[in-house]
Amino acid sequence: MSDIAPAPAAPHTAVIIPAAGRGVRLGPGIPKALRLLNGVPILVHAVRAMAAARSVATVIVVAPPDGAEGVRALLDEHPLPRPVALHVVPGGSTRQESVRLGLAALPADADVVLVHDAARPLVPVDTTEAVAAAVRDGAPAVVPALPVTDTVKQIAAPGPGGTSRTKSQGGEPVPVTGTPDRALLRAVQTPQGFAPDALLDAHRRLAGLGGEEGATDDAGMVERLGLPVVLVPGHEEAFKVTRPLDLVLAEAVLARRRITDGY
Ligand SMILES: Nc1ccn([C@@H]2O[C@H](COP(=O)(O)OP(=O)(O)OP(=O)(O)O)[C@@H](O)[C@H]2O)c(=O)n1
Ligand SMILES: C[C@](O)(CO)[C@H](O)COP(=O)(O)O
Repeated sequence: MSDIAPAPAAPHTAVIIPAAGRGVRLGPGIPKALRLLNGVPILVHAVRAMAAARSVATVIVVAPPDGAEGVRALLDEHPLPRPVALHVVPGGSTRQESVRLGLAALPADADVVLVHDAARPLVPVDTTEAVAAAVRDGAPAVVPALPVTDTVKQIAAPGPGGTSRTKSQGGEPVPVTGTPDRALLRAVQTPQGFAPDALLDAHRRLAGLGGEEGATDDAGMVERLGLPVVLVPGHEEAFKVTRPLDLVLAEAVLARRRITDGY
């Protein structure tokens, strides 16, 4: 009998990039992931950011439901910094559904799965690698996060027919019900990282929950299974392109990178 231990499997990080949203808060136009930043679609920046991380071997892009072929053609036109297996699948009507559809294409040998918003095109590679490393070190769910810089007020839940609790832009004055201690709050970003079984289980068990019951991020779903979720430092440049001013900021970050990094 041989006493040579089998070689450990090579690390295989697979990334799901939900990119099927319309970008309503950005205003009218083509879907947000296809809007240009420095002449390149937001989605391409996001795929390149993920492919830059050394352990990433697979990237699964979740395209608008009727746009998978177009997205595939678009990605084929843009070189990546490293070779990765690139899959494009059609998405769904909510972010949660889109991630679930992306999970169906997850390779069986992935030991870490990251979920990264296409709408966060400028996340630095160090943030991605820190998230993947923390999962590999044993955490079932890892989230990059930053301290909150505004004071946050709590308001009453809107009644039936009220504005979505996550996407309200304000309007009528609303009564305040409390002021949580800011030191205990964190604003979370992506990529969020998971042990594959934890994320698959969460999406299997919580599929179909929407509205007030739906989670706005994947770690929130894993939390509901009672599994621990840990935070690692996020990065200012991992901000989400949500409103028009975010496009201005993203262009400025890219311009500064061109000056300091020469690309
Ligand atoms: N049905 C959906 C909705 C959202 N997303 C993706 O989830 C990420 C984060 O969502 P968000 O910034 O809210 O994007 P949108 O839903 O497009 O924005 P909005 O709410 O302004 O329409 C984005 O990359 C978006 O493409 C998705 O894949 N499928
Ligand atoms: C996942 C996320 O980006 C973490 O901050 C965020 O929750 C997405 O929320 P959105 O309402 O889809 O913008």
